[in-house]
Order: sequence, then C-alpha cells, then structure tokens
Amino acid sequence: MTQMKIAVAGASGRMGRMLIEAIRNAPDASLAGALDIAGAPGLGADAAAFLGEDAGVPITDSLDEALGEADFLIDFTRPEGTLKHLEYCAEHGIKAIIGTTGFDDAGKAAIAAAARHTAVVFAPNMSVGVNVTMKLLELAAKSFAEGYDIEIIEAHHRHKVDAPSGTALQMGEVVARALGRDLKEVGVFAREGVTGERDPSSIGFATIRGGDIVGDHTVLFAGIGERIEISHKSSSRVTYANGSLRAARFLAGRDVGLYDMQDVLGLR
Ligand SMILES: NC(=O)C1=CN([C@@H]2O[C@H](COP(=O)(O)OP(=O)(O)OC[C@H]3O[C@@H](n4cnc5c(N)ncnc54)[C@H](OP(=O)(O)O)[C@@H]3O)[C@@H](O)[C@H]2O)C=CC1
Ligand SMILES: O=C(O)C1=N[C@H](C(=O)O)C[C@H](O)C1
Repeated sequence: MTQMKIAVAGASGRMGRMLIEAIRNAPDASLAGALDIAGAPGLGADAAAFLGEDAGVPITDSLDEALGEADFLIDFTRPEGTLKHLEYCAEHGIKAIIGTTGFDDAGKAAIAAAARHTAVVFAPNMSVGVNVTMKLLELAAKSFAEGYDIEIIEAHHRHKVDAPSGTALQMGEVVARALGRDLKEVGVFAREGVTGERDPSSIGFATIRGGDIVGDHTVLFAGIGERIEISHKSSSRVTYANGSLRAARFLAGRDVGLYDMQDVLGLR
C-alpha cells in the first residue's frame, strides 16, 4: 500500500492533535512533519507526545524541516499562517488540505492562485454530515423561495476566533446562490436597537460562543404557520480529521486544481 506522507500545520492545536492521531491510525498514511508557529510551547517536543507515543517527528517552526519529506500538508491554523505555508507548498509541489477559516477575499484569491501550481482542497468543514447538509439546504432553499425568512444560527466553543463560522458562511452562500441572491448584498450579521422590519430577501446570521461546543449549525426557514430547521451538530472533531484524510486520498491522483469537500465526496 502506498503511504501518503503527510505533514500537519498547527500541530499543537485542537485540530492538529486530532489530525496527528488520525494519521497515526490510518494504514495508508504516515506523519512526515509537524509545523507550529514560532514561540508555540510545543516546539521541539515529539508530535505524538500528547498521545504518550513517539512518532520520531519533532514539532518545528521551520517549513523546510516540517515539509522536507512531505507530499501533503494538512493545515488548520490561521489565515496568515496558512497563506505562508501554501506559498511554500505551491513552490515545492506539496498538495494542501486547508481547513482554516476566516479568509478575506484576497486570501481566497491567493489560495486559488496557489492551486494553479499544486492540488488543493479548501473547505470550511471537512465532515461528511455538513457537506451532505449543504445539498439538503440547496433543495430546501429552492422549495422555500417565497414566504420563508432564512436565518442561520451557529454555536462554537469559547476559543473560536472568527465569526460567523466558515461553515455558516458557506451555508449562507449555498442558500443565496440557490435563490439567485448575492450573500454580500443580503447577509445581515448583526442586529441591535430599532432595526425596522425584516427585509424578506435578507439572510440573517446569529453567533453563539461558549464552553466546549464542537460545532452546531442550524438553518431556519421561518414561514407563516410553520418553520423548518435543518441542523447539523458535531460531537467530536474526529469527523473533521477523517474528512481531511479523505481529501488527501482524493488529491493523491491530482497534480493541480482547487477542490472542496463536495468534489471529494462526489456531491457536486
Ligand atoms: N474545515 C474544518 O472542518 C474545520 C476548520 N477549523 C478551523 O481550523 C482552524 C484551527 O482551529 P483549531 O485547531 O480549533 O485552533 P487552535 O487554536 O487550537 O490551533 C491552531 C494552531 O495553529 C497555530 N497558529 C496560530 N496562528 C498561527 C499562524 N499565524 N501561523 C501558523 N500557525 C499558527 C496555533 O499555535 P498557538 O496555539 O501557539 O497560537 C495552534 O497550534 C480555525 O480556523 C478553525 O475555524 C476547525 C475545525 C474544523
Ligand atoms: O473553529 C472550529 O472549531 C470550527 N470551525 C469551522 C468553521 O468555522 O466552520 C468548522 C467547525 O464548525 C469547527
């Protein structure tokens, strides 16, 4: 069996650790490198030390060291870090799986540009369930095009730094596209004070942050006399790690191009 040699960026983070465990448990993958930001407390330690194991892979802040032996990079960090790592991947033909959220338009354009030089999967949510939910939303939005107000509610743990979540934004984009609307024009991200009545074409977002909530998303279609809620709830980050490994297997046969989890799961 050919082994995918995978490096992980954000190796000491919540997702980084989950990914290291998933790679070590996968029969077709091996951990080729572990990258973290300069000054991260785990630098120099073995990447699997948190599991009580020795992977023989020290956590480093050097791109050359972390990616020297890697064919793939899985990156769940922050936009500025991901873009720096991706530049290196594009230069060296390392395939990239990007789970980081919170990119602005310029960041997304930089990812598209890098994907002309290497193969990239970029998705705000790697779970199978969320990506199937996206398809359900497309169908629902078309059916509730008239007379239903659309609101997207998301809840995450207290440490999350971006809002709304990348998944909530993608849900908004899927729904807006299905309705022939532009989320940049119809998205409402905050309400306070005397707001006036709701604009029927708007898509509202509400964000909750607290405790250890892994990730909950609900899209509400509120009509007169009924309301429909389509919800997904994550109870473990393992689903994101397993999805990332599926994305790596998908990229194994591709040299360049920008893909998302709809491509990986054959849902397009
Ligand atoms: N697509 C998906 O399925 C999912 C996406 N995510 C996204 O993944 C990202 C990471 O989430 P999570 O693991 O919870 O976050 P954590 O904060 O737990 O981990 C982030 C890791 O990246 C490091 N880091 C921070 N800033 C930089 C930088 N500028 N350059 C390089 N590394 C950096 C952190 O180091 P330090 O701690 O020292 O700052 C840490 O090791 C978020 O954007 C989140 O929204 C999360 C889950 C699923
Ligand atoms: O930060 C998180 O934790 C998560 N982030 C992603 C997002 O912003 O959508 C995916 C998931 O919801 C967990």
